[in-house]
Amino acid sequence: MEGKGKVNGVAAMAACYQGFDPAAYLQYNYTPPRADFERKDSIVPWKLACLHRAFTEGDVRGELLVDIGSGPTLYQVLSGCEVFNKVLLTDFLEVNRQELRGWLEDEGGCNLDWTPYLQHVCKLEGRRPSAWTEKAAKLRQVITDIVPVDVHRPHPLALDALPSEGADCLVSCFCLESVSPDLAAFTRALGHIGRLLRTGGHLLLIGALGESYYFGGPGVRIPVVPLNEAQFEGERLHLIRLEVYTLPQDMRVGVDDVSGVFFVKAIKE
Ligand SMILES: C[S@@+](CC[C@H](N)C(=O)[O-])C[C@H]1O[C@@H](n2cnc3c(N)ncnc32)[C@H](O)[C@@H]1O
Ligand SMILES: O=[N+]([O-])c1ccc2c(c1)CN[C@@H](CO)C2
Repeated sequence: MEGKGKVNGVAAMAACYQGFDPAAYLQYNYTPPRADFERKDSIVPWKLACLHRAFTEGDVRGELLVDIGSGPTLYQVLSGCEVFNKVLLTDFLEVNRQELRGWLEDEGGCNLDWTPYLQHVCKLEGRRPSAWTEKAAKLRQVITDIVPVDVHRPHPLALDALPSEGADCLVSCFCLESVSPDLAAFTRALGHIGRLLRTGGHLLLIGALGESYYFGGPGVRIPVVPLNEAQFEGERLHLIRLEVYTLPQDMRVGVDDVSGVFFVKAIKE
């Protein structure tokens, strides 16, 4: 039986997200200075480098990559789309699934130009930046669907969303700690998504360290579970690598109180 506090906590988080504004969120976090491809110490290039290394160092392989809590962003699968021939994007909110569909259908109308991201990842791959159009086509080709997800459910996805053995790789960025009312719910949610992964599959997590809130839109203040680097033991999840980025002062732009970003690569034993 769910404790009363837990049910209210999860319901309260869902209520917070009703005001989430994809355009504002993209503006806050995915434009300079946090996404400045000319700056070595900008956050987004650091995240893209972590993901590029993780997907290309030879141990990550298979058919299906699932991104948990995609939001309105695509950066998290720009390297993975070259390794997997099926990519499933997921989010809790229809407004975010709609934002992603807007890009997928390539009819304009999405709130961020992903070209600099595509060009940057091509550069990481040793390709000419003009190959970004090929990468965009590749990504549009491998995205199989954009579906609802709720990490607080024991089965976060629809039962027919995955093959019976589970996904070969999961990526999830700034989701679990940003949607959970407390650390216990965070740990439960980590267990729920871990069960979506096949044995021997890899989990790539990016998230906020020391963050207690962020703005998901003008006046939309969303509480966050403040994490430190030691909180990633998940059932049957074996940590391969943890990397930490500490925000320089000018990356603190008033949209949250995040102090660091973690990257975790783990394997499900
Ligand atoms: C901080 S955003 C992260 C978006 C994106 N992954 C990124 O890296 O910027 C958190 C996302 O979690 C989604 N979300 C909210 N409640 C959720 C839940 N219960 N289960 C899964 N995702 C949820 C929100 O809709 C939002 O897109
Ligand atoms: O700097 N960034 O690239 C970046 C991207 C997304 C997010 C943050 C920072 C910090 N807040 C989280 C929500 O908890 C969302």
